[in-house]
Amino acid sequence: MVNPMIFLPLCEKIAVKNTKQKILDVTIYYSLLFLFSSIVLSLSKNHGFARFLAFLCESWFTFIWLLTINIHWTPAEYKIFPERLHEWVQDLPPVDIFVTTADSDLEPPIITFNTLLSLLAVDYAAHKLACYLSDDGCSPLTFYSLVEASKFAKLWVQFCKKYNVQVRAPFRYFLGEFMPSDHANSCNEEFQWQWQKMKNEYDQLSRKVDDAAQNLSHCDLTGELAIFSNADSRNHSTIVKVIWENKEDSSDHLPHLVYISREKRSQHNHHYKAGAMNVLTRVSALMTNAPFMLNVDCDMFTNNPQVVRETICLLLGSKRETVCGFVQGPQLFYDGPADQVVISNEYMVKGVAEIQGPPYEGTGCFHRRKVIYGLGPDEVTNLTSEKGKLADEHELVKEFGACQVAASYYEYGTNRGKKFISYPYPNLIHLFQPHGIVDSHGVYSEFSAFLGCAPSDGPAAMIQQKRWATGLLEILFSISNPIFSIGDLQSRRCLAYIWILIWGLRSIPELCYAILPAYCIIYNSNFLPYFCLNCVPVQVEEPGIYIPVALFVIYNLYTLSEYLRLGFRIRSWWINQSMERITTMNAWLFALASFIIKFLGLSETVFEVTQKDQSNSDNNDGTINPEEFTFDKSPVFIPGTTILLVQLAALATALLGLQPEAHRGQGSGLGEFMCSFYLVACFWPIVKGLFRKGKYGIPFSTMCKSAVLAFIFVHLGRSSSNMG
Ligand SMILES: O=c1ccn([C@@H]2O[C@H](COP(=O)(O)OP(=O)(O)O[C@H]3O[C@H](CO)[C@@H](O)[C@H](O)[C@H]3O)[C@@H](O)[C@H]2O)c(=O)[nH]1
Ligand SMILES: [Mn+2]
Repeated sequence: MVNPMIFLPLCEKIAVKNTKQKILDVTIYYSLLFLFSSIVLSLSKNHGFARFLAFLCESWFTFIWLLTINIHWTPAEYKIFPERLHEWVQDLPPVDIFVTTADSDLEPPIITFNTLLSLLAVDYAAHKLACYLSDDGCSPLTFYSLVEASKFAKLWVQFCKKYNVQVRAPFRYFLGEFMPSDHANSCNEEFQWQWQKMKNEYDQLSRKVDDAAQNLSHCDLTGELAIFSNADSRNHSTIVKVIWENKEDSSDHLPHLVYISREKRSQHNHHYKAGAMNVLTRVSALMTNAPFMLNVDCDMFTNNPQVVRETICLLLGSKRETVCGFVQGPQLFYDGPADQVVISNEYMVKGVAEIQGPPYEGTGCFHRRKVIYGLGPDEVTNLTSEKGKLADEHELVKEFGACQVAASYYEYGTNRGKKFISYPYPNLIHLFQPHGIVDSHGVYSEFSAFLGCAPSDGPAAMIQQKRWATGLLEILFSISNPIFSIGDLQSRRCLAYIWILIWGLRSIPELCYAILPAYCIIYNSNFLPYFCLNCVPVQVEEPGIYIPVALFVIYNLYTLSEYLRLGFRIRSWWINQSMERITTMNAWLFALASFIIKFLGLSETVFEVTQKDQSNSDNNDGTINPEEFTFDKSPVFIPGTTILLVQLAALATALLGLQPEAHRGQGSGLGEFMCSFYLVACFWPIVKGLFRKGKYGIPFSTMCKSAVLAFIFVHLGRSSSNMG
């Protein structure tokens, strides 16, 4: 590499101005402080339990808001200059690409090979790339599909490069939106002919794979597939097959393509995706050993053919080149709501740029290999001389064959995962900051675009959110908690991590706060500063009421105005508000429960793979639309349904005049009613679920369980009030 001083930089970080946002952030923060201090003052006036609980919750919300401000505070963005790349490096650096799949039923091979096709076709010297597919499902269908797809890939890659196709995952390219008539080359007759030819080839490939999916399970596995004949996906030896080797070392051919199904034995924990990533790291070290690695989930095709070139700019060309350990692309979803993309970009991506970058998110991430080996990005690459530090990692991989390094016993008796020389275990999610790379700062890249398949229904979305939040809690209560890295990590970055890690914990205060208005109405007490609703005010209004009202108004107007500023509609803002409440009180609560169960040693947490649907038509989009929110029998919907029933019971109690006599004349006021109404509005998808049938309706069993819980709650409230 050349001296960065001589050439113009490959990328630049530019601060983004955000004065207005800062003012609003601080206003909200002070309103929160006022709110809970006004409650502290009123505590002495004997408002009792409800106000005390409200005080605890509000302190927690203030803390969360502080963490949020920390992320918002100093946004920055990157500009890259890929056109300068040739000045920096004569030869582009090699990159090993890892794709993971785990189950050919939940993750149809069509999706997996589309991801691979999009990666094989990126605009980068093909002989510098190697694609590795890890198949934890040990599925002959996945293998067969990959072999077939590699034949198609030869035509596809040529076609994409020749006509500069933008979306290089064929299943997306051949959707209606990319008809040849829309294409820049549309007048070109040869292009039209080629387009039709490619489409026919692709249809044929899809048909072949569909047929195989029907037949493979019934027929004997012969030829290349024989190796799968007795393989049980949970108990089998390693399979490593080089599907295509770029022997000529030529940029015109396809990159290397390798299939790996690592050994699985029932007595050895395979550590899900983290385990797969470690095997991929070792096998690739033996075969191609590229200094950079990209990992992508099977459902995350790239929609940017320049992705590798552009990311290399970020890895090589920042002023802090020596400390950039990885570049994380934001996780986006095709057919997903566009607002989520822009909002995440606006806050998370820009927000963390000034505070040592993002955490590793488990997909769409480029790493320096040595960072995974536990070396700092600026440490010398002479790995073999790093004996003590590396537990001889590199020596070992050289000595063993690829099959040995993919064996299930390979890591036994080592510190891997504990010592962070690899992807750490136990790990349901992969957000991490290994001690080995403490000072390796990452860069969030808007340029690395990988689009995944969003969970297409309510239950799948809840399972995914639950897994994420459980995994985050596992990190929070483990030695990989970034708090232990304070000193190496900037304190602001640690705070940003904490904001993410405590997702699961947020369910409890939010749940309590949601119960409070209903409790107060049923019990005829109050948790907000008093505002009299009845015609006969027993007591003077407390001026304090204006604080929560102002807070509510400012917060909502602020978030809404951000949506409008970024070009979204009020509706999309409201959908997000509503989904946030539903996710926190349902999925995150279950995440907390499953973490506690694991913590007590009662059961292990498992990685529940998300079902991927191939959305092939425009109307079947993967978006979670709360209007059409779907449910299943899973207990994850019980908390939400219970809270809703409790609110409805509370409102009914008030409207029917069944509230008990208020304690010292201080009953529930307008504040409590508004809160209860607001919650019902947020839970509108569940309200609709109560009256609908089939997958759009809440199952009868869930309703019964929730009704029992709600009844117990209401009854307890009433009887305690009667006693009072
Ligand atoms: O035993 C396993 C289980 C899963 N996977 C792979 O892990 C990836 C992610 O699984 P998925 O079910 O798609 O989870 P998502 O919730 O969609 O994934 C998000 O959340 C995960 C953490 O929970 C991250 O690892 C992913 O990168 C991130 O996209 C997929 O490629 C799977 O094939 C394996 O390789 N082996
Ligand atoms: Mn996924």
